[in-house]
Amino acid sequence: MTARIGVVTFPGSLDDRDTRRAIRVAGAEPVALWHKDKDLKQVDAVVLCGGFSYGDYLRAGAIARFSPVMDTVIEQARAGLPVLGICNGFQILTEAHLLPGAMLGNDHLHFICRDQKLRVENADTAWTADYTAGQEIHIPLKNMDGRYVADRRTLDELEAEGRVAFRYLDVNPNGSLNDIAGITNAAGNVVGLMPHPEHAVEPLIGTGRTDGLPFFTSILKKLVNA
Ligand SMILES: NC(=O)CC[C@H](N)C(=O)O
Repeated sequence: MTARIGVVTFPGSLDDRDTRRAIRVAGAEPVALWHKDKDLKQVDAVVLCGGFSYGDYLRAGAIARFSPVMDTVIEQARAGLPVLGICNGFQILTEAHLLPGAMLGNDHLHFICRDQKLRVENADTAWTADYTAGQEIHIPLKNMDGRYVADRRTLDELEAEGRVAFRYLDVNPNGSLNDIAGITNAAGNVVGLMPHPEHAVEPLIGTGRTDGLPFFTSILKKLVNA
């Protein structure tokens, strides 16, 4: 039996199809979840994908965080359910307080779309075990509100506990503090990042690289071996 990984679609989600495909390419079974679902259909993990949920009104992720599906996601994530938030999904995870800090507008005030170099800082989470710490990868980045901020104490805590999972390399594309591209919770089951691994899982499309695939193979191995 393979792992079943849910992908939540909110009104305004963009990357739900690509995320479901990435899950399938890795060998797991994607399960479509709707923002009004309270029941997670017994999935083994959940991905909150990229896009403009609720049009990014108020603040990116601020309305999605109150969707019916998020009540269950928050409750189960706190109990250990693996949850990955990509871009808008990362924004939703900070708004839901499953991850600390907040996402603000890019410091240059423009939408950015580029292939971004990152360093994997933490390969001990549910979603990063197939990388090695220190590995450099390229995956696409595309957002308006990608500037990660947190108060000094939170930043010091994240750094001290090795909870910065990914850091921007070469350029900091949005003014994120400490060049932070992604973080994990203390337990390592909840991970969020701004760049998009689901767009880099097949050599024939996108960057031509498959640097994003280990997210999905990491979680599959963890669930199948559990
Ligand atoms: N690619 C995305 O998920 C976009 C995220 C978000 N709505 C932003 O522009 O910041």
